[in-house]
Amino acid sequence: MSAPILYAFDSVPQLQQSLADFILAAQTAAIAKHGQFTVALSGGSLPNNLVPLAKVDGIQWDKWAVFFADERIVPLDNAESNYAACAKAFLAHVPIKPEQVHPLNAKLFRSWTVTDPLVQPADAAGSAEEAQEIADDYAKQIAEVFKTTDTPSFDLILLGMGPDGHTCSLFPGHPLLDEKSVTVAKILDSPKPPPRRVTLTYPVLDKASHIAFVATGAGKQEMLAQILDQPELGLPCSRVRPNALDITMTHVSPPADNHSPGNVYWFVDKAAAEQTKYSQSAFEVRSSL
Ligand SMILES: O=C(O)[C@H](O)[C@@H](O)[C@H](O)[C@H](O)COP(=O)(O)O
Repeated sequence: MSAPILYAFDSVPQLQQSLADFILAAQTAAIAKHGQFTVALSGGSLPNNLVPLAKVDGIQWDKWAVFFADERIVPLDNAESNYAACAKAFLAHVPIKPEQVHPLNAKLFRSWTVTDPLVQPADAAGSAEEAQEIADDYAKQIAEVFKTTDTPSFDLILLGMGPDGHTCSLFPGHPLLDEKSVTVAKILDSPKPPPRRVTLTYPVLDKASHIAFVATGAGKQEMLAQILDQPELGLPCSRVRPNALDITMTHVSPPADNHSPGNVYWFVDKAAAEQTKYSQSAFEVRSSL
């Protein structure tokens, strides 16, 4: 198990460009290894940080299989949908076929008439069953692409960090932090609205080849410091610790001894990095290994 690598950028555009380079490198390594690039995307501010991806040379869009690290149970064209946000940010602007992108199965939604997810009660009749069905179906979609019902090993999972230290829809103190038996879980009481969601679980996060967190802005300072400097607090972001030893990103400037290279990466801007004492690494990736 390796310690996270922290990259802090002077500006958000610089972060976005480097993130795009990192994704390209992860893609190239994955395709060289197994002919495909499996990636899971988050919501929140992450999709906007992926806008430059659409213009990166060398991306083999036909080899991508795109999933969502967590998703809100709302119609796919709803403003709250992570799928919709990612489509708007880049998926709709690149040559990727609809069958390569895996949203929640819209056919399983029975609440299409509810237009505002924020007014939908978490315990609405049938909602737990519906959410379970959607989560199970999502696990099935993942299993079909990975050709196994075992825990899938994504090439890259892109995550955000909430103000309470949550990531995916894994919230502090929530029983889902201990979920080990399923790859995709439902959550009906997300403290961040909307309440009904599905999320990848820790076994999946911990089996990914690479995890990249993205966090920007002064509002993230305190929480980033807690997560990186005090992992013993056990906040959800700190608990993401993949065991894979397959390091495909090479660091030109190695981090301090106690922060050996690993496969959890943090892409943050200066403002977010203001309070953490964690040592920063110089960003550079090589696409061939
Ligand atoms: O759909 C979601 O709500 C997310 O996937 C969630 O885990 C998000 O990544 C964090 O809440 C950070 O969100 P921000 O980047 O907007 O702060």
